[in-house]
Amino acid sequence: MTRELHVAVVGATGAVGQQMIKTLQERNLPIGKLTLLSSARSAGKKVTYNGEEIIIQEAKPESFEGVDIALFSAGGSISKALAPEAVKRGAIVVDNTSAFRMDENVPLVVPEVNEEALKAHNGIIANPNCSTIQMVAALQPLREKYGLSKVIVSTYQAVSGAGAAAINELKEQAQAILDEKEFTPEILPVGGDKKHYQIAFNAIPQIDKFQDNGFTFEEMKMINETKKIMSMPELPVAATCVRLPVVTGHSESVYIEIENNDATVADVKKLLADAPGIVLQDDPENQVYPMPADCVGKREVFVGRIRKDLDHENGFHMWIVSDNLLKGAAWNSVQIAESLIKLGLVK
Ligand SMILES: NC(=O)C1=CN([C@@H]2O[C@H](COP(=O)(O)OP(=O)(O)OC[C@H]3O[C@@H](n4cnc5c(N)ncnc54)[C@H](OP(=O)(O)O)[C@@H]3O)[C@@H](O)[C@H]2O)C=CC1
Ligand SMILES: N[C@@H](CC(=O)OP(=O)(O)O)C(=O)O
Repeated sequence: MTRELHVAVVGATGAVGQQMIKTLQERNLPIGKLTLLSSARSAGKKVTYNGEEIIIQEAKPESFEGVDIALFSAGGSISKALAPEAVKRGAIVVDNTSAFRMDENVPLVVPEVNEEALKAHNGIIANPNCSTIQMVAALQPLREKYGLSKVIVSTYQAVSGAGAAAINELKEQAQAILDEKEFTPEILPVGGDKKHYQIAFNAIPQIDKFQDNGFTFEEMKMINETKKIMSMPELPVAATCVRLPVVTGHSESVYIEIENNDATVADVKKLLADAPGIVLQDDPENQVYPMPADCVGKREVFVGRIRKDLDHENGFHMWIVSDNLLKGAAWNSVQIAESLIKLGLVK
């Protein structure tokens, strides 16, 4: 029998942290004690978990004494400072930030794709970027059966990916525009070190800072993390990441080329319909396809609009949607914790 675990959530008051607490409550992890951590700003606030009141504490190195699993989502600098402190005290860290993702000693895990990689962990496990997780979860069954030779993705990302402040900004701007009032954009785009732009009734083709190669950091995360998770360093991947005025649910238009040229649209649909964690919603005749408003609060990755390319016989197009706070963050992290327990990796 598994003993009861001491789990900590760092960033417990944030958009992701709140979903982590909700997901932990919904799942059946053997949690004996839950410690909720934030900055000093939120210390003292109370959260009800399984009918019990838990007082949020300021995250400090000592907070991790006796913790078995620590789920981090308080930003990269907090992870860099506190994750090693948690590991030093015996905890396994599942980190939602980009701080350690490309470190070769840190497994970057989507359980449907590379659960086995957990066995090589050294205390820290990285949860991938939200847009990357939902894409690779859908591509893995295709890669396994048909081989994968190219990926081109354009994203349509929700503001909740940029945290609670961005959700407020969208709502306030939308109201101000409807009321014909002035407003000053302050949050989006993330990485907008020179300017911020209106997000309500708009689309912003920048998520995170521009890199020297013209891609943004979000785009480079999708490119590099996809190659690492799928163990395909040579796979050609290109990404364009765009922020939309949607509160929750990232959408993606994905073009892939597979190695096998016998696969039909019906084969691809059947494969995805049977794949773990994937829901096929693809019935153009009846206008059935995934949309972010329908995926909020759900853990699965939804796939539809599957078409064969008109020019390339190995090319397929598809539309992938998922709740960015769940499969893209909180649920994937909790799923990693469940895998760690299942594989006997929690001492
Ligand atoms: N897998 C992925 O793709 C995703 C990863 N993330 C990662 O998770 C992080 C949090 O995202 P999100 O929840 O959306 O952000 P929010 O802005 O909504 O929440 C930030 C959280 O971090 C806490 N925090 C801030 N400063 C500190 C500090 N000095 N010490 C301890 N806690 C602190 C905040 O606590 P307080 O209430 O006290 O301010 C709050 O709980 C992101 O920065 C990103 O790195 C986020 C989304 C998706
Ligand atoms: N960048 C994502 C969310 C996020 O925090 O991603 P990352 O953990 O890769 O920085 C978004 O804005 O939708």
